[in-house]
Amino acid sequence: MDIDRIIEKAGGADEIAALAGVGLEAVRKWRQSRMVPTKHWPALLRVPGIALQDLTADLTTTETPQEQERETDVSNPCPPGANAALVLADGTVLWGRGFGAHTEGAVGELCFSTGMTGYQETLTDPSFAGQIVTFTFPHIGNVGTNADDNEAPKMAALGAVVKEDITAPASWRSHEPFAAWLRDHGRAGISGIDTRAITRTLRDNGPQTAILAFPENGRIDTDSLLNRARQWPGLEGMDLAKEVTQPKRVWTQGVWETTRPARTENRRRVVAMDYGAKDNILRCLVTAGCDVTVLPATATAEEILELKPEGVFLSNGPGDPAATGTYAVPAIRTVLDANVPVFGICLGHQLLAQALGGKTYKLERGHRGANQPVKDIETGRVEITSQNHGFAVDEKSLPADVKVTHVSLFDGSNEGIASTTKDAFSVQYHPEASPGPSDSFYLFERFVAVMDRRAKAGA
Ligand SMILES: NC(=O)CC[C@H](N)C(=O)O
Repeated sequence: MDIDRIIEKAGGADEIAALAGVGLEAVRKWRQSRMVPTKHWPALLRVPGIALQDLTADLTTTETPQEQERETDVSNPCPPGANAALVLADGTVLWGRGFGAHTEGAVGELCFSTGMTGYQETLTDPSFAGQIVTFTFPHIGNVGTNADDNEAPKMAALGAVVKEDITAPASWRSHEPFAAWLRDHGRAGISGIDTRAITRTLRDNGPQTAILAFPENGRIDTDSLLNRARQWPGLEGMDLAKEVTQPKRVWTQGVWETTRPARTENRRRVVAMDYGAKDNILRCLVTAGCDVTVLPATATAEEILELKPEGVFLSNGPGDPAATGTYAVPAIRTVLDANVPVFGICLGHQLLAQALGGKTYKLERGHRGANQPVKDIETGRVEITSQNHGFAVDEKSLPADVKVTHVSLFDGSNEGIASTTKDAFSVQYHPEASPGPSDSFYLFERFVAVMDRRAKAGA
């Protein structure tokens, strides 16, 4: 919308300044330069009728001759100081500074994570395949990266959107600066972005496709980027577990914390289904007392049962659980019919819900961060959890023999289920943390306790 029209509609510049709580000067400047300093965006976005694109409108309207020259080059409207852009499918163009690997345009679902730490774990969590991550915490990259904090060998997330420019690593654990690490993983980041404004847009309007461009030649054609973003089909219906799953392997490493030694007695034989498993889940299973064989997402029930597991674990993973369910659910059903205990996390929770007869749906607002409160319905205890999901289990679809065990205190959506007839339970959140608190480690112990009980009964 034209800025003058917005101001007119709101009843004048004074009105907008008062509503937003910013100085009249800021609104006047906006009118003159057609560009609002990013620090005023959050306030102005609270004013009814003002959208993100209004604040970035006419960024190419410039005054210096050099800038006027740029203006005539329609294929490269990069404003001064910018060499990368994030283009949202709604037409918003956000200019910034690129870092990491060059990309002509990485396209995927734009999401935001509120975690204040753990950017390396977040970006290597395979569940972020198909997504560009905006970090709401402004200082990202400032403790560098190291060889231990990757959650998978490859980085699945498509890119990182951050507010402040990346500073030199300030941590004795750092092996490599964030930007170099990102480049090694073939991914780009963009800084100088008002991540709070993006967060508001995603919060208010739901998930959105975006494209992150940091081209080597510095030329950015926003129209063609917008076209590409608009053509991307979205995560719904997309099976991405197959893309990130790893071949069969035996996992033996436990958690880092020396305060939590691994159980050495009566270890339990567990098959972990890898739909995009985070390494720290496997570590938690080992520490809790499991000998873990990891099988790829497409493993059949026969391949699983051949290993004579005392329990089967269903991992987290990217994409639409309904799409992955087409091949994963039949295998899980056979495992359940064979009376083997099952424990699932995140995508694993969504797949277990389907195998037990339930359905999943896409959330209006995904949950991503390390401080999400969840209530255990039986005990009334509240856990602060780590989360990363954009789909959820539809509680109304659950059959009578499946009970709801956990609920989100943010939006009331489902966070956990258990079968009342089988030893099968799962949670939507991430008890392995990484990043996040470890309030929910007890779930790994609960899984082992089920197998202990079975072993005792059978002995
Ligand atoms: N972390 C996960 O396992 C995510 C599950 C699923 N891809 C979702 O977005 O809901």
